[in-house]
Amino acid sequence: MKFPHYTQLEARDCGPTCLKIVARFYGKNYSMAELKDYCAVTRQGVSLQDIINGASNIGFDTLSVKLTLDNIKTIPLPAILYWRQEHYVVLYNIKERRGKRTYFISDPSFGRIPLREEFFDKQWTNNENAGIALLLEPTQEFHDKVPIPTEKNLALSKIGSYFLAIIKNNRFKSALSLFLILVAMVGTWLFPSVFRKMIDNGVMAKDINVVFYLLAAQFIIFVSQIISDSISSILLMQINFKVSLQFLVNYLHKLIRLPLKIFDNRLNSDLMMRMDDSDRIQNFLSHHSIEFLISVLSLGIFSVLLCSYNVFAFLIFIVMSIFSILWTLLFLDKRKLLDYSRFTAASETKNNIYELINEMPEIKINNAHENKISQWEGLQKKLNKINLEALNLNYYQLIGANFFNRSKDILITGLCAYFVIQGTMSIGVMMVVGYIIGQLNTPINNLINIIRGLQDAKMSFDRLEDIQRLDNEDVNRNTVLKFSPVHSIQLKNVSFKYEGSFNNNVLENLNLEIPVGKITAIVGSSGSGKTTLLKLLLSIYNPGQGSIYLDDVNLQTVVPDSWRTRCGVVFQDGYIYSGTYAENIALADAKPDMVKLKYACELACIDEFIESLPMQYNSRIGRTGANLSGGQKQRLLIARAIYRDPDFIFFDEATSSLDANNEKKILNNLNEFFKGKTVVIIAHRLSTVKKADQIIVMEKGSILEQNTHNKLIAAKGKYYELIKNQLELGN
Ligand SMILES: Nc1ncnc2c1ncn2[C@@H]1O[C@H](COP(=O)(O)OP(=O)(O)OP(=O)(O)O)[C@@H](O)[C@H]1O
Repeated sequence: MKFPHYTQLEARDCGPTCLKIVARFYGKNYSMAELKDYCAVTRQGVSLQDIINGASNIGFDTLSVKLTLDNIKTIPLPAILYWRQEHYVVLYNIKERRGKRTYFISDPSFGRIPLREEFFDKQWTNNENAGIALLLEPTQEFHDKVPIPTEKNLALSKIGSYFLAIIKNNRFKSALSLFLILVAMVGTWLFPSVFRKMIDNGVMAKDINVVFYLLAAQFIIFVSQIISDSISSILLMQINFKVSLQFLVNYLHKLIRLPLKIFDNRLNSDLMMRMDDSDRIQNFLSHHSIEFLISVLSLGIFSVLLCSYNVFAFLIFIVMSIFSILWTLLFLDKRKLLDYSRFTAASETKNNIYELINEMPEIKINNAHENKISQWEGLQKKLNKINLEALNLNYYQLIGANFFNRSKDILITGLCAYFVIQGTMSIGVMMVVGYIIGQLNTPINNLINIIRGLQDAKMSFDRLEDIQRLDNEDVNRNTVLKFSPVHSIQLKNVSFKYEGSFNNNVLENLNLEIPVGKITAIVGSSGSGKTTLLKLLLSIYNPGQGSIYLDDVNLQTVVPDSWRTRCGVVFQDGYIYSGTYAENIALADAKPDMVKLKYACELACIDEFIESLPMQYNSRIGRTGANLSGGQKQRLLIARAIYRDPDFIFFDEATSSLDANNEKKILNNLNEFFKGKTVVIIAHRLSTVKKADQIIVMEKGSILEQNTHNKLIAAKGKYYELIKNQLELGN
């Protein structure tokens, strides 16, 4: 049995893919989604500990060891190796011949490869004298555990059902295009017999009238073909655009419904590249599906015609075409690997260039341009190398297919010439056979392209399925909160850690009541978990242990949108879009309510600035707010939160960039606005927190103190320490 191999879908998937390979070797077919879940893949990829956790979850006993090259032959295989200190591969065999060892590895980013000892040593030990290996032994639990079923060929069957759905939703246009295509095809099919008659009954019989009538018939066929072809192309293009849009809209809807932790753990470019995948699938469906139909029909009809003119010519045609198709199939595995590598490399390159352009000021002030450009150059070279390999592969594929095609043409022409010389075939038939062979080349080439297109579409579909399979953030959440009043917010034994085995708990066993209708301030040193706590309160993350309750409803059961719609939030790194001021403040409204908008801007003290602009609220903000000062951005974000008029307000360092005057003015305005609302404010500045009804002091994820400003000052604890140097203490 060939050792199993799977290719990683994304740059950071090598660890779970190795696990998939080893599990498959022992007879279990786990989906990547399930394994990625078990390994908790993050943006940084997976650590060895994550793979160990994933392996234990599916029932392997594991042992990670540091070995010299001499010792590696003694370990049980397959084992996972830490490769070049940045990647994971599976070692599945070692063979020794004439004193030389060959190591067989299955590399998720490359395929199965045999490696000579020197090369293996360099890659594995990275020029040290030992490398790291993870040994895996299946336990009874592994044999008993049933993977979440992955349907075989799910992608293909789904591509098929998508195709049927497209036809169903565009019944009239599809039927009309099909009819017109058939009309054009009938013309092509009639052509050989008209042509033969013209040669044999017209030219050979020296009857110009017959030639004239048959030429006129050919002209009519030709014109009707052009008309049908053009109309069907326009119709198909219309269907194509519609489907393309639908595909992308569906994908964006899915992305928006995913939990935010998915975005923490994936490169943005990985997610954006999947839009190209979407394009590839719909292109395949709308172009190749019709092409397939036409090709099969043409192949069938021209084959019958060819057979009726000459069986030998038909046999040569069939044999050579089979060779040509087999030749194409030979390259499919390599194509697949190249496509995956291209996706990964292109995603990294895109991400790099996006950061380069987006973070230009940072690069300039740090004089980092040489380094950043050479980083990009390295990635682009890697991508070019893959693209070149793909081009070469296509070239070899094409040369082979052309070789069989041309040989077929020569053989059949020779055969026909022989029959004509023998007097068993007329010149007319010989020319018609030549014409039919020419016509048959097109469907054969089309079928070869379709095989390749199908492979591309399937790979793209797998990548999209990788996203579609993820649970939405509202899965298993049924409580809709929209209008029911909330009387208390309580945290009970809440602990939380970010995904990845190298991360420790950021929040540790928090017990806290956030009084409704009052102001709670959270202070604490940097990194103590304040923002994380806010994100848990907003249901952006779920507690790892313990729960947050809105009255007696567990927040984890609440449909997130129904909770967030009642919350106004200003984050430290709130985002300004490049639209107008009005669009930025009334983010969720297609038509902003100008009265509410002006009121929000007044409270946030940004009204004067906006009204001084030539287009006032309809003035455009430059790229992501780059032309605004830090304080203006914050005031805009505050206005956005006020515009929503929420019951619950969460501010994370929302006024940290404002000057003392502006801050005082805004805080006064906000005090009015806050009345009756539940407010949670994270701030370092005393001026922002001292009027709060309760102040929570956090340190290393725990609550150290909790009381009012005066009582905390009197207690002379951590709060006192934190603010002791602030000028206001004297006030
Ligand atoms: N997405 C993430 N993945 C992993 N770790 C994270 C993530 N976000 C934050 N952390 C870590 O969690 C810890 C708490 O971060 P948090 O932003 O909650 O602190 P904070 O108290 O708000 O700090 P500051 O006052 O500096 O804003 C930090 O050690 C940080 O490195």
